[in-house]
Amino acid sequence: MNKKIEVLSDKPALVNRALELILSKIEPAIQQRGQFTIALSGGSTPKPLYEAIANQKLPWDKIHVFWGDERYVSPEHQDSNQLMARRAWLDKVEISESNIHPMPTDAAQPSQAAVKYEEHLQKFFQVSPGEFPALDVNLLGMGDDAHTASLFPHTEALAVKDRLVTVGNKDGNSRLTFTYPFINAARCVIFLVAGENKKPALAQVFAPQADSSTYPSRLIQPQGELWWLFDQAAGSEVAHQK
Ligand SMILES: O=C(O)[C@H](O)[C@@H](O)[C@H](O)[C@H](O)COP(=O)(O)O
Repeated sequence: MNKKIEVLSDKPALVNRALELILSKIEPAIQQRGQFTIALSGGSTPKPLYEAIANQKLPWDKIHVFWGDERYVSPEHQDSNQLMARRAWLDKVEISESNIHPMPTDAAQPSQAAVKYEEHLQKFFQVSPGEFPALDVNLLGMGDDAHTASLFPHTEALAVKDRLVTVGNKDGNSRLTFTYPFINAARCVIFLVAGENKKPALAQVFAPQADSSTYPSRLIQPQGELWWLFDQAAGSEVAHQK
């Protein structure tokens, strides 16, 4: 694992650095594999990043967008990660619907939707069950409880290691989420973390010893690149804990 930590002065600088990093991955991916694949995170931090990506002139026909987690609500619901990304980015660019791969939230049971998305991923990446395809970029945020994607502390999702997608749970509300082994298969994982309120969780995530079930972001140890991008408010102390 190649871990890099950068503390940017403020949130706009954090967004610009994340944009720069993502853009740097697009052309090489297309040259080597004919496409660029990215999984998005939800929450509030990445919204300005998605708005910035929408302003870029990119080969949209070669770019495929997935989600690393989703609230189990309709795509029109205000909490939908898909809705946020469409409004901030995807509705503003000439990208085909066939390049947009939202997590389905229309099955009677979230577990059925998890299987459906996993099968979609397996077909897209042409892998068999048990294989973990590599996304070019997996974007992640981190909650102030050290969750990432929808891998929340002390939940069953943390124990799922043989699937690509599983059911997360936040305060009794179902979510769909990539499993941590699938996230770790990515060529490049980028955490975007901003705000003073994330400091206590970050201290535990970067501590030499701490419980991963309590601080799930500790589980993210990809074979490829791991980037932690912070604003000053979140990351001022972490930089010394490398
Ligand atoms: O669906 C979600 O909410 C996200 O995927 C979640 O994991 C998010 O990244 C963190 O909760 C951080 O959220 P903020 O960026 O809003 O702090």
